[in-house]
Amino acid sequence: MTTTTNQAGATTSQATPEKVLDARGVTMRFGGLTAVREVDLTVNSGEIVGLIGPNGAGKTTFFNCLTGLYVPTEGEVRYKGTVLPPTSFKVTAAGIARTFQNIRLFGNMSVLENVLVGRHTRMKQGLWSAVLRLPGFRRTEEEATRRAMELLEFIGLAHKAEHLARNLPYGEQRKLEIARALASDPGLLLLDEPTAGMNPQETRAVEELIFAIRDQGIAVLVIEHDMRFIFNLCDRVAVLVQGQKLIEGDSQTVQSDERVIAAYLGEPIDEAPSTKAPADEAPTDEAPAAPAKAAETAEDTDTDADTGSDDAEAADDAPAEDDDTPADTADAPKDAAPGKENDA
Ligand SMILES: Nc1ncnc2c1ncn2[C@@H]1O[C@H](COP(=O)(O)OP(=O)(O)OP(=O)(O)O)[C@@H](O)[C@H]1O
Repeated sequence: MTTTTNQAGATTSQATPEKVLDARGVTMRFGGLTAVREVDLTVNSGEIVGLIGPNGAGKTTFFNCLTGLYVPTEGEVRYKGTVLPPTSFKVTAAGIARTFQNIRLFGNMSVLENVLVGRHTRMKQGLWSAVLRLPGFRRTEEEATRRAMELLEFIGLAHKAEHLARNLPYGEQRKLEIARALASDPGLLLLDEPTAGMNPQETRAVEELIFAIRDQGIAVLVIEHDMRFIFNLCDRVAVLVQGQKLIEGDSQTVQSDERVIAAYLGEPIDEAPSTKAPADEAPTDEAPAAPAKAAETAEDTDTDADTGSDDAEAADDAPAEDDDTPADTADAPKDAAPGKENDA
């Protein structure tokens, strides 16, 4: 609680926002490569924070450090004041849920079952209780189903609860992933490129969904390349470039920062960038903020970072066709990590 006195001398009290996420000095090295270097980032209750940066900037690696998939080489991550345990299952149980850049649904399970999978961290019944279907287990199961249906209602897919996940259109599969993440009752939701491959209508729907999630008291940290989406959505945006945080601020501050534009155009950070370049690149009509165009340009031309990862992700991002792999075992980062890493 903070107390402030206004000019008229009246004293008012305001609830201090709680630090839901507090990452300090997070560094992740893979052999000689430092993918993330001394990154500090906080997310407060009630906030939607964006994490942007060119391909290969270290965004997903940073997410992996937050969610226990990687143990950071240096630094500390706290959730609501407590240092996070170093495994992803325990991180989820602590209150952080995430989605992945590439869809990881159980394609041959129903929509409802996929959400129920996300609920298992909150189900306390033991093995024998499940095998013998004791009354306690049945009650837990009914409660889980009720909550899963509530979530499907929330994302607008209750009417498809019995459909196979693989038969959903792409945009709905992405929403279903969000519902599955919400099933663990998180206090912080991490979304890794939630609108990748979506058309503008689907993107708009996800934007509305994220606002609704925030309104339910869940803080959100989101990685996205779609700048229009990010700057509309986020209270605060942090920019990663070559593993380091370049700038953090509100949308207006970030999108007008010349270093951000330069970074997206691939210019050296400390050289004075030309502000003319992005304007030249941007179509006049429906150009989003200048960095957005710059991002597209960077993606189109950036061969180093894109080669491999984008190809792999293009394949990965296809809707689940024959996905019998449990999501949790599929949680391994996209590249086999030679460095410190945890299984999901
Ligand atoms: N497991 C790993 N082993 C070795 N290097 C890795 C590993 N994971 C990521 N990297 C490297 O770390 C750097 C950051 O990658 P990361 O995927 O975090 O970037 P990103 O900002 O999420 O990129 P994109 O926007 O393309 O998804 C890249 O150079 C990448 O090749």
